[in-house]
Amino acid sequence: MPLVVFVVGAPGAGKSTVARHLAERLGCAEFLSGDVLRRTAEQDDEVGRDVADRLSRDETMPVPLYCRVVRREVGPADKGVVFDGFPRTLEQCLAIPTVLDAAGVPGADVLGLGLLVPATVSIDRISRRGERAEDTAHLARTRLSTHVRRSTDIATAFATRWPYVELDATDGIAQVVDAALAALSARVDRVAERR
Ligand SMILES: Nc1ncnc2c1ncn2[C@@H]1O[C@H](COP(=O)(O)OP(=O)(O)O)[C@@H](O)[C@H]1O
Repeated sequence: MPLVVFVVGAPGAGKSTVARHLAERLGCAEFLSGDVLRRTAEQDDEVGRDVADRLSRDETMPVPLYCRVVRREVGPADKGVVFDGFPRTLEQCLAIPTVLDAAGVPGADVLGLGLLVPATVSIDRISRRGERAEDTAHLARTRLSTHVRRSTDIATAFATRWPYVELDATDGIAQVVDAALAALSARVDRVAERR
């Protein structure tokens, strides 16, 4: 059964960095929401224009649109997928089964990985990243407060449905990735035992 991991956390918590390393170590597909959506926004078709419009207004993607992008862009998912930056809202969390369908792995085992960092670390990493137009300190604070407002509800909704692990993500990348792999393998063993 493929394993689908959803990496969530504050902006700058290290979601895409960790997701990329995890996908490599697990030998599975990755779906880095921010990267894929920015790439999609450059395409001159209906989906691309809709995504571009919402990105320019810093809007969360509605589930049907996100699923259309997943259907188009996710790689072969038979060995699983690591998603980052999804779910961002309670509605998106409840729609995870629809996202699994769109990724072509309807019955996959699901695991959530929450990366925890203090607000100061989040703001600091985003300002350092600085390569994207949206990486201004003001926008970072706005996004961080949106994240803080929503994260408890999302974590609760996730954890009542699927295994969900939270990790301290203030350490270096290698340590966070190792801790994530250890947490995931403990959960995978337990999922396997239940079968
Ligand atoms: N554990 C870490 N320690 C130090 N810097 C990190 C760590 N994880 C990510 N970073 C750096 O912080 C910035 C934001 O990481 P990113 O993965 O883009 O975060 P997110 O996807 O959560 O917004 C990047 O410059 C990245 O290289």
